[in-house]
Amino acid sequence: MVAHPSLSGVPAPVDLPANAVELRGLTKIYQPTGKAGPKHALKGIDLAIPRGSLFGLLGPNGAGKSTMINILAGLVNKTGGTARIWGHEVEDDPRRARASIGVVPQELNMDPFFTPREMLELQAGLYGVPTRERRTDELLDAVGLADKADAHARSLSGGMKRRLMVAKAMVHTPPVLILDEPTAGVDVELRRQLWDYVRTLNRAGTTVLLTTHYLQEAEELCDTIAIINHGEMVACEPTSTLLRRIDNKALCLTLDRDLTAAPAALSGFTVELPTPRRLVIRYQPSRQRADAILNALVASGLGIVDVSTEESNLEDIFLQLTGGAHGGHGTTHAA
Ligand SMILES: Nc1ncnc2c1ncn2[C@@H]1O[C@H](COP(=O)(O)OP(=O)(O)OP(=O)(O)O)[C@@H](O)[C@H]1O
Repeated sequence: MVAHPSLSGVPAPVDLPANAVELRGLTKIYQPTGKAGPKHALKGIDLAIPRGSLFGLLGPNGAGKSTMINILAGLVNKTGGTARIWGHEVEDDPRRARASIGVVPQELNMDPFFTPREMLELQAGLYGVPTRERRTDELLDAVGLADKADAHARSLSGGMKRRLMVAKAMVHTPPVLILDEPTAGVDVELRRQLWDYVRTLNRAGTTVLLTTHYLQEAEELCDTIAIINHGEMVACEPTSTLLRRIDNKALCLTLDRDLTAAPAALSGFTVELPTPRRLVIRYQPSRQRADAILNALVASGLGIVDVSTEESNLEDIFLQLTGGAHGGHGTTHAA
């Protein structure tokens, strides 16, 4: 297990930053290319990611997530504002800023002829980790690749490669780990394994920032979620607060007969009739009660054979906050 020494039960030195990542007025304008004009990818982002957090960054395609991560990783120059990692500004103190993060990129880029052990050793060398301080075997063990330590990378499955990328990002024991869409294309079982490891790292003190299109996972995994759209912050709240913000549920009914139109008794509600015997009624639980809907239907003479409800999830909130500009991945729920 990878523990950040100052956060694993040992009293923290007083000078540890309260925020692992802090952005103030972060702006990025890409210069015009060809016929395309300048692109305002980040429009003054303010964001504070508390030390120890497991933080989710969500946004539709082109929202500016990769730009933000690439600025933190030192791969893209910002146009304005400040970006601090572990208290170190990325352009004023790039060496310390880069030493403070590990980045797992979207793309799986690895030499197929290297073994996992060689890859981690090489990466540790690039970060100047002295041989005696390297944790190659510990890291391989932590990501479940101890038995593949000396196999060629080309013989690893996609999920194994992804886990190797996480180990590679951790060779210098950074206090902040950034995962850019780490589960894209990874099957459900391997995704679970990866998330388990990310949770373990987080419990041991590593602050984790991840971007994902799998909104249910962000809901399940992250304590705080920020949503960006068109380079602007749309929301940044504890996951539970964000979930409470949407006051929307659906009552799904199976009826005892076919209908051709929504019943007049439900004129005050948004009603769908996906099949002649199935009614979906959307309502706001804070203002309306399910029994009022059911009673109105029964009073109109309709028989109800079965009832279920659908809760709102992050997808709904996301669609609401970004005005439906979602990129189209992930799940869709009806509520
Ligand atoms: N090198 C570049 N030159 C010009 N425009 C760019 C460049 N990189 C990104 N952009 C533009 O900046 C905007 C933000 O892109 P970015 O890749 O940060 O979004 P994203 O949220 O990561 O999207 P995705 O989920 O698709 O990865 C987009 O409109 C994109 O086309």
